[in-house]
Amino acid sequence: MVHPIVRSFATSNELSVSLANLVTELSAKSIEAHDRFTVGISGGSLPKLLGADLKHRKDIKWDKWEVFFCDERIVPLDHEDSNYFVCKKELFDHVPIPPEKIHTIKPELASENEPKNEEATDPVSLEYEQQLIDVFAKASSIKFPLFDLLLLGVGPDGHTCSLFPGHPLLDEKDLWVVYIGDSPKPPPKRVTLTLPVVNHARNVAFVATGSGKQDILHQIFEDPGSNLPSQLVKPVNGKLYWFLDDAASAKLNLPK
Ligand SMILES: O=C(O)[C@H](O)[C@@H](O)[C@H](O)[C@H](O)COP(=O)(O)O
Repeated sequence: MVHPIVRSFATSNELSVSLANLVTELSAKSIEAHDRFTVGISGGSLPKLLGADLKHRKDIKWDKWEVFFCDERIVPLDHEDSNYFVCKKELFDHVPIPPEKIHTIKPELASENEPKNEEATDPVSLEYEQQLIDVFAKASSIKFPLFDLLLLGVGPDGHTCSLFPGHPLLDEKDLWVVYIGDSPKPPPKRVTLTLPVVNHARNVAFVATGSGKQDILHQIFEDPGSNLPSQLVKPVNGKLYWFLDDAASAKLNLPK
């Protein structure tokens, strides 16, 4: 049973400082343990909350980072909908992560004829999965990559990454990266890490702010049987964190 470490902050600035503290700590520990820090970043509001304080940190060995995206929209990398584009603006442009260590999708591989969702594969997701294999499985064959940290958001419907309530992709047990062509959250075409990959991470941190997340957080924490994608995130051996602001956590019974 995973017991999440839940922290709620009066302001998003305080959340960003605490999140940057955790990232700094995990980066140092990971680099000390295995000479790199492998991290996956989600889109939405997360990149801004992540970068706000982290981009000023000087005590991080950025050249040891390997950055992936927990999900990514299949749009050009300079498009405002691209998670890479947003992360570049909020973090990558401010810190010296070697460009070759920031692993982006290749949207140009997107095929005209869209694969049927049940195939759950397409050129973009297959190529991105190969990038993960190159980084994580070069030495030995492994069933799933062990990310040092995955940074997740949560949608008002309880989705995370691009894994949405009731979607067949929630049942994927083997692939590391899959394609979704009917994302209820626009844009519709995306690639996403699968639940087994998320649940094999050493650390998973959800970040959620704003009163618009009150109800879904109440359901996630108070109604465990809802089977929401965010509730299916139960790291096998890893730690689970929730970084919230008080506006989002208002309906939770958190110890004061
Ligand atoms: O690419 C994406 O759309 C995100 O990865 C997505 O999963 C996001 O994390 C949630 O939708 C929450 O987004 P907000 O934090 O902006 O509400």
